[in-house]
Amino acid sequence: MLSSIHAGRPFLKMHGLGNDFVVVDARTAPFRPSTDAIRFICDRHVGIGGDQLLVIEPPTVEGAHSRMRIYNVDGTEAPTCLNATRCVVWLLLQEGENGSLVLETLGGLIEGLQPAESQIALRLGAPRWNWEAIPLAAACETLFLDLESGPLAKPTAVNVGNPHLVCFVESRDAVDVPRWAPALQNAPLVPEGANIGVAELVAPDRLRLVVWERPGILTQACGSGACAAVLAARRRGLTSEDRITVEMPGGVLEVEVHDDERLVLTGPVAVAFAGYLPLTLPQTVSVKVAG
Ligand SMILES: N[C@H](CCC[C@H](N)C(=O)O)C(=O)O
Repeated sequence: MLSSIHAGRPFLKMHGLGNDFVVVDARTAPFRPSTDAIRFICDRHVGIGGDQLLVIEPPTVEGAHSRMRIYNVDGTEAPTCLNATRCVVWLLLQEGENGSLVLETLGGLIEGLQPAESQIALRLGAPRWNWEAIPLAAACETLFLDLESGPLAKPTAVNVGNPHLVCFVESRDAVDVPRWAPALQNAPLVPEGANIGVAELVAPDRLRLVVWERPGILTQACGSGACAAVLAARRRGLTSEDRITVEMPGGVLEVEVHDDERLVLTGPVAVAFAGYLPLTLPQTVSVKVAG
C-alpha cells in the first residue's frame, strides 16, 4: 500500500551542518516544480521540509559536470548556496568521479573536492565588492553601508555568488536576529534582498556566526555566509588570519584564504533519509489553523 501511495519521484534529504535540502535528480527526466510545489516540498509541516529544494540538471556549459538549481522556501531561485553545493558535489562524487568535479550554478562554476569521507571542500572564485555587483540600489562604499537596525549597524556588503550583508557585534547570542535582521534584508538599498550575517570575532582565527537568509529564515549554518563573514572581517582589518574557523549553530566550517581572496570552504555533509515525492504535487498549500 505504501508504495502505491508514494510512487512519485525519488528524493534525498541531505544537510550540511543542519542547513537542510531536498535533492531531486533531474538529469534524465526534467523536473520543473511550480512555486506552490516548491513551497509545499520545503514546508516542514505539510511537506518534506528543508531550507531549500535542489534540482540537479545536465550542465549548460563546457567543463561542468552538472548544473544545480536552488529554490528558496518561497519558490524564488537563489544564485548560490555553498552548503547545498557541498552536498550535491558529495552525491555526484559517489557515482565514481575522480575525487573532484565542477558544478554549475546561477552564481557561477564551483569546483568541489573530497578531502575525507564525509567532507567536501569548495574552491571559490573571487568575491565581488562593487555596489552594482551586490547588487545595491545606489552607488556607495560597500565596506560600511549606511544602514542600521537595532544592534545591527554599518554592515559590509559582499557578493560571493549571492549577496550578503555582514554585521559585526560584541556578542552573537545577545542579538535577537529575527527581530532586527528583516529591516536590513528588506532595506530599499538592497533591491534583491540579501542574506544577513551576524558575526562575532571571538579570536583572530575564529568567528561565531548566525545567518538570517533570504527569504527570511534563520538557518543552522550557511556556507556562503561563512565566506562573506571571513572576507568582511579581513577587509575591515579585524583579522589577518588566512585560516578561520566559523562556528554556527549547526557546527563549524573551515575557511582558507588564498591569493586575491580566493577561498576554500571545507566542512561535513550528510544524508538524512531518502523518500518519494507525492505522485501529484499540490498547486496550493493550505494549512488549517486550529480554532
Ligand atoms: N545556506 C546557503 C545560502 C543560501 C542563500 C539563499 N537563501 C539566497 O537567497 O541567497 C549557503 O550555505 O551558502
